[in-house]
Amino acid sequence: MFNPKDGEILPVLIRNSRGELMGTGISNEKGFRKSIERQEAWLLDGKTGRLLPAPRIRGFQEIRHRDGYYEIISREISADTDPAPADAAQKTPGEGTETAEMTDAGDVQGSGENEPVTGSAAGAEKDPEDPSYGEYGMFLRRLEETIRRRREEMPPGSYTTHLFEKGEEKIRKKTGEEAVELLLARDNQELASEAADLMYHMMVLFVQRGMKFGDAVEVLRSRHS
Ligand SMILES: N=c1c2ncn([C@@H]3O[C@H](COP(=O)(O)OP(=O)(O)OP(=O)(O)O)[C@@H](O)[C@H]3O)c2ncn1[C@@H]1O[C@H](COP(=O)(O)O)[C@@H](O)[C@H]1O
Repeated sequence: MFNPKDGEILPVLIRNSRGELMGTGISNEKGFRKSIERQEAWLLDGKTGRLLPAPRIRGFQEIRHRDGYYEIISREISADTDPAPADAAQKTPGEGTETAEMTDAGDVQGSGENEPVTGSAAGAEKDPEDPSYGEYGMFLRRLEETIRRRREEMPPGSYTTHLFEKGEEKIRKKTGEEAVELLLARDNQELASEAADLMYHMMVLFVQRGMKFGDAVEVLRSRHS
C-alpha cells in the first residue's frame, strides 16, 4: 500500500489500461488520498502549488506506488482539455472549477516552445561568438563560491543554510522536485525560471558532496567534439 510521508511531493505517471504513458504530474499525500476518495486524479499545480483535479483522468483502475513516484492507471482518458461542465458542477462548493494541468507525454516542452524569453534568460538569442558568454561561467563560479561560504559560515536566515542544516537527503529531494517542476514548465519563461531553481539546487548538492560544478562541465567538455 502506497503511504507517502506527510508533505512529500512525488512525480505521478499516468498510463492508460494498455500501459502507455499518457502524461505526468506531481502530487502529495493529500492528493493521493483525494484521488482514491474521488476516483479521479488530483495533482499539484506546478505554478501555484495547489491541489487540483486533472480534467482528463476519470475512472482510474488503480494507483500503484513505485520507487520514488506513483502511477495512475486510467481506464478512460478523455481527449478534451477542458473539464466538462457536468464535472465542474459536481465539485464541492468552494472548490471552484479550476483543474490541474497534466503534462502530456511527448509534449513536455509545453506550447510556448518558440516564445521569446525576456530578461537575463534571453542569452540563447545571442551570437555564439559573443564575448559576454564568458560571464556565464564567471557568474556561476561566484554563485558557487557564495554557496560554499554559506556552508562554512551557516548564517541564519539563509535558504542555503536551511538546506545544509537539513542535510543531503533533503537537498537531493529538493533537486528532484525542481527537476519535475522543469518538466512541467509550460512556456520558455517558466522553463528558464525552473532551470535556474534546478541549477541552484544542483550546485548546493555539489557543494554538499565536496564537488565543483565544474566537474559536470568537464564531463560535458570531454563529450564535446
Ligand atoms: N539562486 C538561489 C535560489 N534559487 C532558488 N532558491 C530558493 O529555492 C527555494 C525553492 O522554493 P520551494 O518553494 O521549492 O522551497 P521552500 O518551500 O521555500 O523550501 P522547503 O521548505 O521545501 O525546503 C525558494 O525558497 C528559493 O528562494 C534560491 N535560494 C538562493 N539562491 C542564491 O543563493 C545565494 C545565497 O542565498 P541565501 O541562501 O538566501 O543567502 C544567493 O546568491 C541567492 O540568490
